[in-house]
Amino acid sequence: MLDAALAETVLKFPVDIQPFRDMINGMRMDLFKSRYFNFDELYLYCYYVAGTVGLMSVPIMGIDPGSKASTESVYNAALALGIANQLTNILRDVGEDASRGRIYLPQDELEQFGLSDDDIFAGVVTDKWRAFMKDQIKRARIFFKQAEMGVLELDKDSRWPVWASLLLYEQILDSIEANDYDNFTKRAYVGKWKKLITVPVAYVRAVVPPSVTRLAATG
Ligand SMILES: CC(C)=CCC/C(C)=C/CC/C(C)=C/CC/C(C)=C/COP(=O)(O)OP(=O)(O)O
Repeated sequence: MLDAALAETVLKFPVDIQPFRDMINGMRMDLFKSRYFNFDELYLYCYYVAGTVGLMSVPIMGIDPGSKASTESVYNAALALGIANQLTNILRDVGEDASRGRIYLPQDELEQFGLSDDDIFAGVVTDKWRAFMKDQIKRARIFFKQAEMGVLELDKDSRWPVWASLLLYEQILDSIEANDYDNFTKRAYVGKWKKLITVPVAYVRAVVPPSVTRLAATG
């Protein structure tokens, strides 16, 4: 069934095969790799398993015919959203991943903050952990910001769902902060009411040009 849907989509839209190959490569890599020495290594993993989804989505969602942005910049934004989502996923699931012996965090950065694998397995929230997490969250938010620019360039019907998913996923980072960075024993999530509010917010952002919302925001 899934195969049929995929085959139809690939026939209907100009989808490139490379992101599919890269995604399979990432899944294969995940079978034997459980540590990431630095952010470059982690970024590559995030590209394989999530950035690829962003790249696959653009030809299907479509770029607004009136867009003045370069095609490359829209693909870059889509890639950034995949990376931002995956980094958020990783930060949310630190405890769960550790229980399976996996640490999807840059080892060199852990070390810079005076942390090691043992601290992750011990799962105690310390000031060092909070400082480390603040840094990781800051970086994930930068990727969300990069993605935002691209949403405005998508075909009008595609903007709303992408805005909604972006805003919802980004709020998981707020929830990690609200849990005082305890992602060892608590699972960060966005509550029902926040989700309900996000949907109309996303809709307004999708239909109202940014210059208008920006003026409204600054009064
Ligand atoms: C912004 C522009 C121009 C376009 C949008 C392009 C899109 C739709 C990007 C989003 C890509 C996306 C949905 C990536 C998936 C990332 C993600 C959270 C993957 C999680 O996969 P798993 O690792 O299976 O999750 P679990 O760890 O929860 O099982």
